[in-house]
Formats: sequence, structure tokens, C-alpha cells
Amino acid sequence: MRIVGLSGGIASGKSTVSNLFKSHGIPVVDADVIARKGSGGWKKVVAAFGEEILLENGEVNRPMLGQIVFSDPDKRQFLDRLLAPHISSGIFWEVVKLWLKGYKVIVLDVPLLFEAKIDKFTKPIIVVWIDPETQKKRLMGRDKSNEEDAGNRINAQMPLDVKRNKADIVIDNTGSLDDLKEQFQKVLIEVSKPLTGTQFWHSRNGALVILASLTSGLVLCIKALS
Ligand SMILES: CC(C)(COP(=O)(O)OP(=O)(O)OC[C@H]1O[C@@H](n2cnc3c(N)ncnc32)[C@H](O)[C@@H]1O)[C@@H](O)C(=O)NCCC(=O)NCCS
Ligand SMILES: Nc1ncnc2c1ncn2[C@@H]1O[C@H](COP(=O)(O)OP(=O)(O)OP(=O)(O)O)[C@@H](O)[C@H]1O
Repeated sequence: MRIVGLSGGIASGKSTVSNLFKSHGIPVVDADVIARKGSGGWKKVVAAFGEEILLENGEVNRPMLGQIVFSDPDKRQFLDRLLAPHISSGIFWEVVKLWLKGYKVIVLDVPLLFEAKIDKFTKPIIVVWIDPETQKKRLMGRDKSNEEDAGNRINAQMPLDVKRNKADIVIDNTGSLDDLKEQFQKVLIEVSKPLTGTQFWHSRNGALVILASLTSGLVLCIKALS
């Protein structure tokens, strides 16, 4: 199985690229662990930040929690530590489900792929890059936020240029959506190439071949001994 890593900076265009993968039939696992009411991550967030962080329907008020953690680095690190095990196990089980379904290529959309050291499990690693000015503009436009708030969120992450240097494939999303789609076509060809030997043996079909070989080997041994 090929596990492609997808990362980038805030508002650099990861979700837009994710949607392109999905529209081409490639499943995307994302790291959203606190959304579901009653989940382990949700319970920890409520215990740590209080019920005032909840909306009337019991879901986490994400803009409110974002406001709290992005204006206080200690609280953000605390939230990260709280959620890290849930993020890892959530991703792991989603990958297992897709493996069982026989998918050969899947994408992990993880904003903090490098920070959380999940990059070592993914190949290739795609980073959606954008120039800093356009990033701030798009972030402020999308979230209707001011410059200070946008700056806090951008500064909470590893600099995008550092992420770019760690990438196998860089998508530059500074231009138009058509530019992005053009680059995406090349990326799609790259990630859809035949699996390498290791990736094949790590896929469900590879595991079935191993199982079938072991079973027939065992049967032959038993026959030879009887
Ligand atoms: C802070 C929260 C409530 C904000 O929720 P909201 O719906 O407003 O934003 P969303 O989840 O879509 O995140 C938007 C972007 O913010 C950035 N971001 C999110 N969390 C963090 C963080 N802890 N540190 C740095 N950047 C972050 C990412 O680029 C992300 O793509 C939420 O992101 C959260 O719970 N974050 C902590 C855990 C987490 O999901 N970490 C990122 C996954 S590895
Ligand atoms: N090439 C583009 N041209 C113009 N707008 C774009 C382009 N790509 C993305 N956008 C817009 O920029 C904003 C950020 O994009 P998107 O939500 O995909 O980023 P993201 O990296 O997933 O963000 P986050 O880190 O906050 O989850 C959105 O409003 C999106 O519609």
C-alpha cells in the first residue's frame, strides 16, 4: 500500500488538494479527531477546557477553542499533547480499514505531519506551498479574521519553507485554481505509478499472496511427511 503524506501551512490549500484526490477516487484520511461528540478526544478537550467550550448541540465550538489556543502557545501545546495519541490512533485505524478494503493508494491529510513525526510513515510527501503574503490574504478572507489573528495561526506552525524542503513533491498554490489543477494532474500520475516491491508486500493483495504461499507450502510439507 502506498501511503501518501499531504501537508502544508494553514490555508495553503490542503483541503482543496484533498478534494481533488477524493474526486479521483483516492481516499483521504484526515486528522480531525475532536469533531465527534463523545469521542475520546472530545472527552479530553471538555475535561481540560470546560463545558463552556461546547455549543448547544454538544459539539466543540471550534472557532472559540481556536481563539484560545492560537493566542496562547502553552495552551496550544497542551491541546496538542492531549490529542496526539487520539490523532495517531484515529489515523491508524482509518488506514487499517482502507487496507482491508484493498486500496493501493491512500492519502493522509495531516496539517502537522512533520511536527507530529507522521512523515516517516508516508511516501511520497506532498507539501502544498503558497507565498506568505497570499497565505495571509487567503486565511483572512476565508476566516474573516484580522491580521493579528492570522499571524498567530501562521506562526503556530513550522515555517512553510522548512516544510517545502522536507517534501518529495511541492505543489505551489500561489496561483489560480486552474494552475493548481494542472499541477495536480502531474501529481496524480506520480502517485498512481505501480507500487514498489515493499509497497506491494504491505498491501492487502501482497499479504494475501504471502498467506497463500505459506498455506500451500504447509500443505506440501504435510503431504511430503505423510
Ligand atoms: C484548534 C482547533 C479547535 C481549530 O479548529 P478549526 O475547525 O477552527 O480549524 P481546523 O481544525 O480546520 O484547523 C485549521 C488549520 O489550523 C492549523 N492547526 C490546527 N491545529 C493546530 C495546532 N495545534 N498547531 C498549529 N496549527 C494548527 C492547521 O493548519 C489546520 O489545517 C482544531 O484545529 C484542533 O483541535 N487542533 C488541535 C489538534 C489538531 O487537530 N492538530 C492538527 C492535526 S495534526
Ligand atoms: N488557487 C487558489 N486560488 C484562490 N483561492 C484558493 C486557491 N486554493 C485555495 N483557495 C482558497 O483558499 C482558502 C484556503 O484553502 P484550503 O481551505 O484548501 O486550505 P487548507 O490548507 O486546507 O486550510 P487549513 O489549514 O486552514 O485547513 C479557501 O478559502 C480556498 O477556497
